[in-house]
Amino acid sequence: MADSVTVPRPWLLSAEGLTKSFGPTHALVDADFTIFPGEAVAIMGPSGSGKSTLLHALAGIEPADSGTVILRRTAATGSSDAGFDDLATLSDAARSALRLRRFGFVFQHGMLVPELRAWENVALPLLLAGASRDTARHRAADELERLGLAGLEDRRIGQLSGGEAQRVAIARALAPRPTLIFADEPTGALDSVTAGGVLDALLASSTGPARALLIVTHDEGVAARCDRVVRLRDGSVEARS
Ligand SMILES: Nc1ncnc2c1ncn2[C@@H]1O[C@H](COP(=O)(O)OP(=O)(O)OP(=O)(O)O)[C@@H](O)[C@H]1O
Repeated sequence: MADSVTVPRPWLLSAEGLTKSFGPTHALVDADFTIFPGEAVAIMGPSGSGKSTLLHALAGIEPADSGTVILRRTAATGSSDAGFDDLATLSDAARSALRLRRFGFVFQHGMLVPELRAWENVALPLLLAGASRDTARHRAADELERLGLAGLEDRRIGQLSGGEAQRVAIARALAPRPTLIFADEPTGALDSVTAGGVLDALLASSTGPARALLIVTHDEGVAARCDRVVRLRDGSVEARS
């Protein structure tokens, strides 16, 4: 009988040996991280343990001092060639372009533009990526409808509840059809009932065969809804579960 062969599961993003210091503070110390398509992974750890620094390094917002972050190209993102992008070796401009195309971001306080309407906030990354105003408007309306916000497209952000505004932020992150969503305390500013609904929407829309979600959270309840938890302590990965 032939030996069975285990085929390794292809990861979406893999980082090794990430180290980052701010003066005397070692924010990341030899941290490894891998995320697979379809996964939601929670990053947990005490305040100051390096969670946001890890998110910023993985997303290329503020690169690590050393270590590698490799992102697999996927057909779903329109890449014509299979292969990998090494974030550390890209120029700032190439890294920004990759972020716009492949990553979506949801932060605790939404970071929406208050003067703009809901649909305009969602359309922004599409316009930045070169979409026409009509295309961006239609895509934005579709995303807002998917997130249960049909009819609120023309409201300005100040005319929305906290939960609705956070759904707009999720719609904005998803509109460019990214492969990886980074969320930093996405429900941290919401009451528990609203937070539950927003988390449901985030989990349902951010994972799929070619898409994954990374959530930085202090909330064990949020982490329990994810597929895996990565715990940081003093900048190092402590344990995976
Ligand atoms: N830009 C910066 N300049 C100086 N020190 C920084 C900077 N960013 C982070 N740090 C330090 O690096 C360490 C890790 O910070 P980080 O924000 O990653 O932690 P965290 O786990 O996300 O914390 P919290 O849960 O409080 O948000 C902390 O000691 C922090 O003070």
